Amino acid sequence: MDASVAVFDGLKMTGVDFVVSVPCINLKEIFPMIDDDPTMLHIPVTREEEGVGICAGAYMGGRIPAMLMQNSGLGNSINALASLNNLFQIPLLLIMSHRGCEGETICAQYPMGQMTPSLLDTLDIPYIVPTIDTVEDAIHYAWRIAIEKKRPVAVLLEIGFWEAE
Ligand SMILES: O=C(O)C(=O)CS(=O)(=O)O
Repeated sequence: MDASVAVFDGLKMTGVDFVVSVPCINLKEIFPMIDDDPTMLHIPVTREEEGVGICAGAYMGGRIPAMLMQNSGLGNSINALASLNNLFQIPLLLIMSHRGCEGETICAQYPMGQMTPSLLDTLDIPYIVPTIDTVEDAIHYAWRIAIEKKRPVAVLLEIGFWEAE
């Protein structure tokens, strides 16, 4: 199974019909799949906090939103996640490419990569680290938890996730 297809299948299985994205090299093959799917509206954005706001509005409008992003953008979106989603109890599915973890070759990715799990803990955002075999169920489960807890939940796709295919 191709890792990008597995992530896309997880979004489909979950009923995601609204995707906001900020590019990451590891997510790049998923974007055309979303663009080609008539049931999904894809809105590329330039900053993650912008995506957080757009997804919140989409959720309130009855959509099932996901934001595809790199973990470096978690830093950009902390205020929006805390002051919008956490404060007003708005669920959000974060599909997060985790750079700067084991296998990283770009040194600029290390600082955010190392602190990503603790930043998510500080934000009280639960996260799941799936393998290619578990990612479809993980995405589905993450959205269920997001709805139950009324908050963002992240699916962290580590570098090894993409190398396993
Ligand atoms: O291409 C990406 O997803 C980047 O973040 C740039 S680099 O860190 O991979 O050079």
